[in-house]
Amino acid sequence: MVGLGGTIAMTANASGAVEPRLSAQDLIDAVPGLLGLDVELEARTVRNRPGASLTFGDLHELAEVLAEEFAAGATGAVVTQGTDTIEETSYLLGLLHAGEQPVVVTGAMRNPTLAGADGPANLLAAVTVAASPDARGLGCVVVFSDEIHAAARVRKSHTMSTGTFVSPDGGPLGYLVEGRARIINRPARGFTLPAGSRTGAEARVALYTATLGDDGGLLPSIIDQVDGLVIAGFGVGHVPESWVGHLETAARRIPVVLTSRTGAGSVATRTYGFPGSEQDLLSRGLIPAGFLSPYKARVLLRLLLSTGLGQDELRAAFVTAGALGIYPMGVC
Ligand SMILES: NC(=O)C[C@H](N)C(=O)O
Repeated sequence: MVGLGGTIAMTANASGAVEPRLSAQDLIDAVPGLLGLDVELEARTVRNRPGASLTFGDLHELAEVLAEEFAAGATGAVVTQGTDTIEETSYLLGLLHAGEQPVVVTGAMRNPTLAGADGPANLLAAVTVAASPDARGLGCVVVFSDEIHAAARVRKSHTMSTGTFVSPDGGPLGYLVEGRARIINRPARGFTLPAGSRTGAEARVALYTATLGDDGGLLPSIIDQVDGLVIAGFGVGHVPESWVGHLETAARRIPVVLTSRTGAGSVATRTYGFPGSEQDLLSRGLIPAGFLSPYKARVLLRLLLSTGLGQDELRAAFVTAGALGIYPMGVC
């Protein structure tokens, strides 16, 4: 069980400011129910930060820690962290872990000093799932409010609700029922980084969202500074007509990935043909992200660029990843 910080580990300091202060062992000690599980738990505090301040470097280091633990015989892992970035970090951890052992990410919306703090129940549920034989082969999952979500689908949907994590495309994989993990939906394993891939190079990837009346004037300066670009378009992947030339020019030099800002559904339908429509943009070289959210598409693009993959491999990776493991490849 690895702690990275977040609200689940936050208490007030001497001046009253709430910040991450508890170690991974403190979190375990606060859940007597863990003693009742037939699980040998080892605690490691790798970072103690708010979710917003985690970096790709932190997550790559964590992935190495997990790989070492799995090589040493761990049968599952739990990561506790800030909920703000769980939809991105869990996805990255899943892309980096092709093994059978479940990696379970959890956190809390109410810190341990508040009435009805949800951290202890989430931690107990996360350990239960990580130790469950039924969770083997699921890759990385997010366990929150007794729901089990695939990292590729899960989104943070509410600023405060303890039920903030949802899977709008495909629903949860399962639930905690009377202390046991019940998997009701077992998708095909999504994209994972091929074994032996090197992820050394730094890549800068921007995410730019379409908004009403934006003439695209900022795009050229952004495009100049990045190795890859993710566009969160309107609806099924539309942008204003004035953006089309900028995006076409960009797609000749760098990968430009098309996603939707709506929060659910796929971009790669072939319904519309007007300038700036999804069909128009794809014909000009943009790469469809299928059902991947803009945030997850950015994580994937950054990772693929850091491995030095070519355009064709990169497109193929988005086809597999964008299907979320549940839709036949090529449909989305
Ligand atoms: N609920 C949370 O964990 C939010 C928190 N501020 C974070 O570290 O992301």
